[in-house]
Amino acid sequence: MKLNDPRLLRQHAYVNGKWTHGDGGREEAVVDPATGETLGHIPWLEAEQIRGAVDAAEAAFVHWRALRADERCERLLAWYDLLQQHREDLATIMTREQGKPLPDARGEVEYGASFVRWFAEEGKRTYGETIPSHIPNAALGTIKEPVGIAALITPWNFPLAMITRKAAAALAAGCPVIVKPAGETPFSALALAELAERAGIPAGIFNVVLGEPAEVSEILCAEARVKALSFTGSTRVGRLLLEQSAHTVKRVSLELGGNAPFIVGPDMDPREAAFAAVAAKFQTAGQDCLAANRILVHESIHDDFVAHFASRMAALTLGNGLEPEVDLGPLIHGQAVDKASAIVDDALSQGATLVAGDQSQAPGPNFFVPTLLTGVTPKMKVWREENFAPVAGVTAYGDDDEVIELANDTEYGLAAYVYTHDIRRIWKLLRALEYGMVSVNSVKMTGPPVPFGGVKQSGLGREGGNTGIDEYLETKYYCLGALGSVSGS
Ligand SMILES: NC(=O)c1ccc[n+]([C@@H]2O[C@H](COP(=O)([O-])OP(=O)(O)OC[C@H]3O[C@@H](n4cnc5c(N)ncnc54)[C@H](O)[C@@H]3O)[C@@H](O)[C@H]2O)c1
Ligand SMILES: N[C@@H](CC=O)C(=O)O
Repeated sequence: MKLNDPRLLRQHAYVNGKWTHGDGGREEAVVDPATGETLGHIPWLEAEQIRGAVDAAEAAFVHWRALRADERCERLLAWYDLLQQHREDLATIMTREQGKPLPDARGEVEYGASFVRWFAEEGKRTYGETIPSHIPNAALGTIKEPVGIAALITPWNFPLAMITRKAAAALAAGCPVIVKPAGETPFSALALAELAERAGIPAGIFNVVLGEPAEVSEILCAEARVKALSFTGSTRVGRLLLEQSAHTVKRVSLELGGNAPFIVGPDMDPREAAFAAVAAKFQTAGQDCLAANRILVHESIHDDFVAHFASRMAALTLGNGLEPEVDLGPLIHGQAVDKASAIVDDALSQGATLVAGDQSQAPGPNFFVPTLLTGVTPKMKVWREENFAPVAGVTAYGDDDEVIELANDTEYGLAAYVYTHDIRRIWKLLRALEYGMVSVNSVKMTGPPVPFGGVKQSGLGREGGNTGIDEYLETKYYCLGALGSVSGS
């Protein structure tokens, strides 16, 4: 891989400030999903080495938590500057291992870096409280303390930002982190480690462990010294990790799957709404937890909407993300393509109509041609499952009550989109939708100031915003009694 700074491409784990081989000699190939080319290999660490990362984090915690908040802020800002400085290389690494188009990868580097800057500042505002005392001659209050070692387990679809949104919050709070990135996209995580080291983040504070996913997660969940687990990934694995963390009663944050409804009201311009829906569906080739999975269009504008959607979709270019003008890259691997095909076949077998999506036009084995289905019903997999592919399903509805029921008919509750200019309809939908995030007339909804997260089986807790750092802080209550001098109590 050609980089301006070749030292950003690391093929070792990073533990206690050292680049580390696997003691057992096991390794995994990292493959470019667009071409099938092997980009490099990463080692799988053995159980003792994972526990070694916990030892290192435990030792380093003592000094890191003792720093002043503004000292931690300085290191985080240095990390932020380095992310900006190396944006082009980080984007190249991401496009090669994940497949997303280079402009999107650059956007994710910006997005990921923005969390580092945000939490660098937030770390200086972890205020406690003074509590009016109900106990005679006592002063009551709270202070915030770092929870301890945080294990961060992350997915392949946003290989950099899903790490920084967690790690920057934890580091700013005074916690060391052990990151376990997805095996498909480890190089972005390792480049983050290289830059963290250059930014002066001490050994043992930012660790990246690599290995067999179930094995590594099991060790981290069973470790009593790991106090917090923050996971982003599928609901299936999230449930498993929640169960495994029960034994050590960890603080658990889960950012899981989504099955976003995209609701279009009868008052909308069908062209405007269709263009927005295409943008909300095809980012990262549909491999986005916020992807508009179920597009619910008022019956009065349904046909016009579908025509505009189809023509906008037809203008998207599918190809290798390194090439200019490409809008959609490949899916992450062959199983994702098989899953998408099965979802489309299931819909067609149950009466959906294929408006567009000729897979014989796919430019390679991991590519899936953008597909539009109409007549989608709640019985179909394309409705029930997060398809995580460029497959858009459209359903017509009759009135607001019906669309609310349809939109909430899922185990997921991450994000919902509403397109209408009718303020009464907006308010009704906003309140009735069982989602952690509702975006009205805007495809873009995320960013550092936002409390990102879902309800139902889309997760627990919120990342980002002014509460994101709380996932890594404990509240310690104090009662200072027998203070003869406290007046008024
Ligand atoms: N809510 C959010 O913020 C958010 C953001 C991005 C992705 N996601 C979700 O992530 C999913 C896609 O990512 P994915 O396919 O990498 O998810 P995944 O659950 O398969 O993997 C996520 C992480 O868990 C690890 N893992 C996989 N199997 C495991 C097991 N049996 N035990 C322990 N760890 C295991 C993986 O190696 C990876 O690091 C989608 O469902 C998407 O919606 C959610
Ligand atoms: N786009 C999401 C990631 C979901 O896959 C985000 O902004 O966090």
